[in-house]
Amino acid sequence: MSGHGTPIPMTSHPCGPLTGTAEVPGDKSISHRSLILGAMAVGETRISGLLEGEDVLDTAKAMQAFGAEVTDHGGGEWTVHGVGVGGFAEPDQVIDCGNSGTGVRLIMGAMATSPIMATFTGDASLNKRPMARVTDPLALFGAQAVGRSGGRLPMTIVGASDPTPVRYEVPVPSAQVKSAVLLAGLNAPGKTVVIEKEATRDHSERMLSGFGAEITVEDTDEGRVITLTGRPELKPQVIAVPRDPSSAAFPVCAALITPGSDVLVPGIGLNPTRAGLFTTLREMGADLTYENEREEGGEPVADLRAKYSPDMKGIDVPPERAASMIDEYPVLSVVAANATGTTMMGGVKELRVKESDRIDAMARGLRANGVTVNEGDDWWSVEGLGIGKVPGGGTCESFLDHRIAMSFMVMGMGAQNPVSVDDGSPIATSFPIFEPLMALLGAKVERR
Ligand SMILES: O=C(O)C1=C[C@@H](OP(=O)(O)O)[C@@H](O)[C@H](O)C1
Ligand SMILES: C=C(OP(=O)(O)O)C(=O)O
Repeated sequence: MSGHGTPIPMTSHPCGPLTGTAEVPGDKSISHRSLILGAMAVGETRISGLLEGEDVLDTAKAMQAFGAEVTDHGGGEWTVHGVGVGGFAEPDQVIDCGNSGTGVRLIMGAMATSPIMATFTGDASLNKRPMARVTDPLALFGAQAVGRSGGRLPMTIVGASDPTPVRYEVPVPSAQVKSAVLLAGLNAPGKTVVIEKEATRDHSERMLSGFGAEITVEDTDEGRVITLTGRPELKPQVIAVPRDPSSAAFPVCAALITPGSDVLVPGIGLNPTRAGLFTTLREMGADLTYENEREEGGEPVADLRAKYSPDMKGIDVPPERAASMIDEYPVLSVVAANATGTTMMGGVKELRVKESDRIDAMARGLRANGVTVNEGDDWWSVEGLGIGKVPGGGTCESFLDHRIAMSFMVMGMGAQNPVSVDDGSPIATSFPIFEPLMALLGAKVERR
């Protein structure tokens, strides 16, 4: 769990070409869902390629605390012996979700319609993040939540003993809220309906259907209407987790801004609800191609090839694309600093409630390294200096946020002087092999 250990200061030095193959770990969103749905199925789910980052390991521990048998067989192979929908036991310890918003919000949803109580906590970052967005809809099922002021963790949820299904329009574009409601709907008799105005990542819908739940998705004038029939018997699955596009973003963006680079990132999940960054980079003029496009485990997958791209131009990123690249704006802003002209990023208010306020965190670090950033409540823009023109030389705070730490490490690779972060320890939450993987490509990232 990040934020519990000693800070790890890190420095990234300007480097020569990045070359070779970057085998990034499994998708974080799909890994959490594999463990949670595996725990709610009857029998044994087998998972390969699970992300063994701290966020997902905390979810694995939580599923054990709720009564599932979760076994690590080594090499990314895991099994989950599930207890069935409605079969969760009451944990006898506080559930610590570490740094993970996805973990805590999905698990709260999954237990909220069982007659049990659980108390949740996290690290200093997670305990600042808003939970009312999840506990409000869970209250409609009959669950009760008592937490710190402002709807913060630590928080106790008393699950509904006689849950009623709900119809809920998600007020913010959030796959975590949508998924929490759907997971709660699993143990409510009848049809739970979730409506989202903007499409967010749809891994929960795909996986629920894969586990045998009755779930339909319709595109209507109101938005996407998802209807789930409660109390199914979920059938255990064999799941191959695709590699994470949000992690692939780091070697891809590093290659684009580092002279002479040519990097292959194989087997990346390209679900359209996740792939917005790659579309954006191509619009900016990045030399980024999809090779060997295919489908694996119900998700579209391709090998990405990224080459040094000295002529990228700033663009206006369409706000309606935000949900499909929400975790990638920090590293996009680093590429934007290496493009010519302004990159405008609007409709991104959600960035302010992630592991850190990501607009503020990136703006501070970019400015400390010679880049001009403007910002408003739900937008920010970066003034591109052109390729190789970022002065660097600054130290950035990572604010317990893995994506901030990795973005500044990427910035150092293409800057004129080294870039440092005060604490790279949060990187282990989502990308535990970031340092050796980048070193293998030729990057010079060191712990100080
Ligand atoms: O459902 C998920 O797996 C996630 C949803 C997104 O969060 P929001 O639902 O808060 O947008 C994303 O930022 C997070 O990394 C993973
Ligand atoms: C926002 C993120 O994760 P979470 O909300 O699960 O903490 C992320 O990984 O960028």
